Amino acid sequence: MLAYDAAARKAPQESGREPLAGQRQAHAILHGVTRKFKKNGGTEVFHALGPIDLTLYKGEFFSVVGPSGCGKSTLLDTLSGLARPSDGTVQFENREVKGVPDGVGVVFQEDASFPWLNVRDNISFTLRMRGMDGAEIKRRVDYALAFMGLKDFASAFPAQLSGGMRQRVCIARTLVQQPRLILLDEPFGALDQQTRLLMGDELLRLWRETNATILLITHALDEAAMLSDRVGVMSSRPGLFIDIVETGWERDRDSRVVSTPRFGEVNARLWEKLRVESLKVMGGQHG
Ligand SMILES: Nc1ncnc2c1ncn2[C@@H]1O[C@H](COP(=O)(O)OP(=O)(O)OP(=O)(O)O)[C@@H](O)[C@H]1O
Repeated sequence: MLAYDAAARKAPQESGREPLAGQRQAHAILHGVTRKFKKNGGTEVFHALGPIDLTLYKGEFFSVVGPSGCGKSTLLDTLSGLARPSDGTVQFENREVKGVPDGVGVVFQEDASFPWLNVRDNISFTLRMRGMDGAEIKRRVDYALAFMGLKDFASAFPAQLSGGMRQRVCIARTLVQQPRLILLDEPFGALDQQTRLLMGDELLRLWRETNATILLITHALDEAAMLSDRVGVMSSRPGLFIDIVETGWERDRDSRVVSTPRFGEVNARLWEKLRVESLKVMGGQHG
């Protein structure tokens, strides 16, 4: 039996009721969400994001692309509950988000492993902090180690691992929390192209196995086009969604979709929109 417990992933209000085939069920909803910052602590307001209206559907893989500085990370912080919106509301499983909710896991770009802990202790860290029963921690960590191909590295320290392996540790640390919504901010940004493609396949496997909803922020259009059910393209700041592209991939896909004509079409459409927005940002820098 898999250690990733299907029952634990269900939202309480959904227990015993599966959505009808083909019917999309809202999992997280952003309604009129903006983020505004005070500039240099003064009175001038810096409008970073929105207003954003977006529904993430249960079990989908949604990616966000957009020009540098358009507010992608700000969007993720707001959706995860790490930060509150300036206006609007965020809902997860029909409840307003007012802090990181149980059931939401975040993976960041930077290598967030603890250098002084070995791989097993890195992965179990959050569960131990929560005071979870030791046997349950062991069960979950053993599963995550096997799932992420880290079994032989349980006693290794992060400095002894490659960048890709360290990022697997960070994903495993999120996985053991059995999140129903996984938010990833440029998780493969620091990796070379081949490793990125293979990590993309790992992420697809994790997505299928866990049935989690995934929101991925990425700079790489090909990564978004290959992995996602839908890709949201954001405008230059303040970031808004200017296009949402449905890829039409089967659930059982992998990185080999990159050699299909459809992949080329999706990529071209994303670039058409993103090019215009990126030029605006570059123009702003030069003007
Ligand atoms: N806490 C903050 N205080 C002030 N400004 C902020 C804060 N957080 C983000 N910003 C600003 O909001 C804008 C959006 O930042 P954000 O990091 O969300 O963009 P991004 O799209 O993720 O950028 P990149 O693609 O370069 O990673 C930026 O101009 C940033 O400087």
